[in-house]
Amino acid sequence: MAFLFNLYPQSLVSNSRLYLSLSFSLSESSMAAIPQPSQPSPTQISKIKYIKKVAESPGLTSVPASYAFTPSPSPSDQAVSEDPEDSIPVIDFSLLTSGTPDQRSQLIQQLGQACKDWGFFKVINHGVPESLMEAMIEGIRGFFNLTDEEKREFEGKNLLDPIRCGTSFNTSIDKVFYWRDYLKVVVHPEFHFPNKPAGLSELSLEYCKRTRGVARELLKAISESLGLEPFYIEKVMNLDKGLQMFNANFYPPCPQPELVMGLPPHSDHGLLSLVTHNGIGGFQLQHNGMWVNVNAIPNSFLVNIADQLEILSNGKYKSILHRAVVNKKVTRISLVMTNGPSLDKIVNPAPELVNNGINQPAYHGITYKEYFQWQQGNNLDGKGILDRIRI
Ligand SMILES: O=C(O)CCC(=O)C(=O)O
Ligand SMILES: [Fe+2]
Repeated sequence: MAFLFNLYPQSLVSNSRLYLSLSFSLSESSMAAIPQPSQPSPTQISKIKYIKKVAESPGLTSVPASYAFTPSPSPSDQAVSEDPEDSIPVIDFSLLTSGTPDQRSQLIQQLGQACKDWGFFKVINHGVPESLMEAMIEGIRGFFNLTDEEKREFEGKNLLDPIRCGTSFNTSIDKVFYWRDYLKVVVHPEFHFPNKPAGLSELSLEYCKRTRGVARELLKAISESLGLEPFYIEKVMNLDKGLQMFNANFYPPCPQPELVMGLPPHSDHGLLSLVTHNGIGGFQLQHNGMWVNVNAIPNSFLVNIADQLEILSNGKYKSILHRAVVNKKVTRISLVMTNGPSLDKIVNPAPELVNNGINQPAYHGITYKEYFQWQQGNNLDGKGILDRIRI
């Protein structure tokens, strides 16, 4: 695996060649249209301050120009639903694992409906101890509280480096910076983690294992909800070698939150993302053309369908757009666990959902590795990357 991670950027070249030689029916013109990833150079990274540092500047009363979206993010982006979030589907995970067969099949139906209607649901009774979730949030707060010099040790240089810490999204190409710092770590198939602050890596190992278990169980149920056998996704996506990534976001208070973005609208690159946060609102998802504020029920996971599941389900389940907004008063921390196929997997629409004489494949096949590099190496821009492989 270390070998794999050291291959970039040569891997991009060889991978593209593999891509063409296997000719997953992507035309050259659509290939050419896909922007290639940009790697931040070490000098570019070190010129840009962590947002935590910017936010802590004494007497900061306005947003520095490099963070201000002018005019503020587009008006259509502003429509926030008045609807309470009560209508967001809630999935009782314990019924999947220890309910009666009737309860389980009812829940699978509910889950299928949630995936179709929202692409998003809250999961309760998931079995990950609340104390572990809270300790992870506090541990991550500790990580972002390390000195800049300590954090810079974990900056990473390439998109496939197992540990990457930084600010905004991709500072080599972001025209305006996002009001967030991040830590992104590959935790499966090999576990990596920063060795500071002391004890966090051990805690994280446990957290990653537990959340992976929840994700796999949900993916089993999602397979069934698509009319596939329970282990379909697990097998086809080679989840034993699946790429699980731990992403932590740190959004400090901002004097003019209406002028900045924490994270712009985007969908996630994997199959399924599990999100939790420190109880501070700021996560918004798109539903029926409006932004819906999502404040977690304590001790629950917010789960969203991500791009590889949209491809695999041939668009039956869509990845959802979501974004993060910031506030004036308190730091918001979120933990996002992305669960994806193995990096070498070519993800295609499931033939079982295509070859029924009615549907045509709606997406070109693509390796997850290539998809991941495109998504992480370009502007985070809605569903731009997925749109490129739509047929
Ligand atoms: O901060 C959040 O709640 C969302 C973060 C997110 O969408 C991501 O890291 O992909
Ligand atoms: Fe996301």
